[in-house]
Amino acid sequence: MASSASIPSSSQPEPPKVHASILSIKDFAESKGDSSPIPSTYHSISGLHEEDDVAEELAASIPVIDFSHLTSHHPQIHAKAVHLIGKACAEWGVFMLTNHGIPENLVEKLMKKSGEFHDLAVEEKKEFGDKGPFEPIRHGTSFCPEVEKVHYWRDYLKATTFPQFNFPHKPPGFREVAYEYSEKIRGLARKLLEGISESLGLASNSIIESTEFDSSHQLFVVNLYPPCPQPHLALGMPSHSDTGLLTLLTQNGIGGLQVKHHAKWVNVNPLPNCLTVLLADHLQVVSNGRYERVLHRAILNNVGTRISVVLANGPALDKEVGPLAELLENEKPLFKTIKYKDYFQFQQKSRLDDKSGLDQIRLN
Ligand SMILES: O=C(O)CCC(=O)C(=O)O
Ligand SMILES: [Fe+2]
Repeated sequence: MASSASIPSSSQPEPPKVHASILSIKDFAESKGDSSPIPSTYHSISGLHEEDDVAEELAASIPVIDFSHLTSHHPQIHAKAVHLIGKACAEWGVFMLTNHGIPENLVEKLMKKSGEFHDLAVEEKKEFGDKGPFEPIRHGTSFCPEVEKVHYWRDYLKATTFPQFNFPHKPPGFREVAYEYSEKIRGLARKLLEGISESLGLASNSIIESTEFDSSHQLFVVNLYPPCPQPHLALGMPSHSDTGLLTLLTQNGIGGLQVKHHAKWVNVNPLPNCLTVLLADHLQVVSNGRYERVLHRAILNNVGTRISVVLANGPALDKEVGPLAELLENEKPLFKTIKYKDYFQFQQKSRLDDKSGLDQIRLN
């Protein structure tokens, strides 16, 4: 059994250069117009420079998993899907999910309502102003402006949608659509975790039980990235990984997500009506490093508003999570065990970068 850990409170000393007046980058961008230079506080430290090689040729190699094969009662079809999901997790940490059963018109409604939410006047969203990681509904801009050295060109809505469903009551109809979508995504995530457990040679319920997935934490994030007059100077979100187990993402047809693969950035160009699945930190933890979280970021454009709806499915907040006991019968733990709540809080209050909480719980 791995030892239990706590994450020391973050010590990130440099004073942030907060552009305090910006409560919504969407409103700011609209007020300034298409051609005015962006504030220097949005100039990304890493920028999009030479180390940020984009491997165009790899975009078409991102694995595709047919969900209907994973749920097939035909043993050979199921076994092949399990093999492919294991390969996708081991080689990429990201895959596109087709035939997932979420109706196209539900996703269309979700995108429409997501846009309407961000279109509400700042005054109308004030009640949701981000007051910390455990507030059930949070609206804000950038990632965590209080601790950042640079800010990010995005506005967000974050809501905890499981085990309790929390969501804004405006615009009308958004909450209902979000409820239906979040339930469906949880069902998909559960099935995917079963397949992933099997791909590790374990019982299908192994990850679900060890993370108490049936009372797990689900974070529903609606990102909006307005067109940016200088898209190469800023980022929508910098390189990071997500805290949970599996993140399922959909977008409004405008690209911007990139994943890091063998030190190169690869554009994610989703197939029609597919979901993008990203492996998050806790999948690396439970699999004891067999499957690694994927670093990803959101880049910007100067043409159209991008919306992404991102559902991060984690373990239960109160669950102490470490490498799966079955795996430790034959190998040493690579990570300490930590309560998911502590890990989540650490990430949400930190600067977003490649290091993440994993480095805090890694065992040598
Ligand atoms: O907008 C995207 O494509 C990425 C968003 C993301 O990584 C996140 O919300 O954690
Ligand atoms: Fe992310």
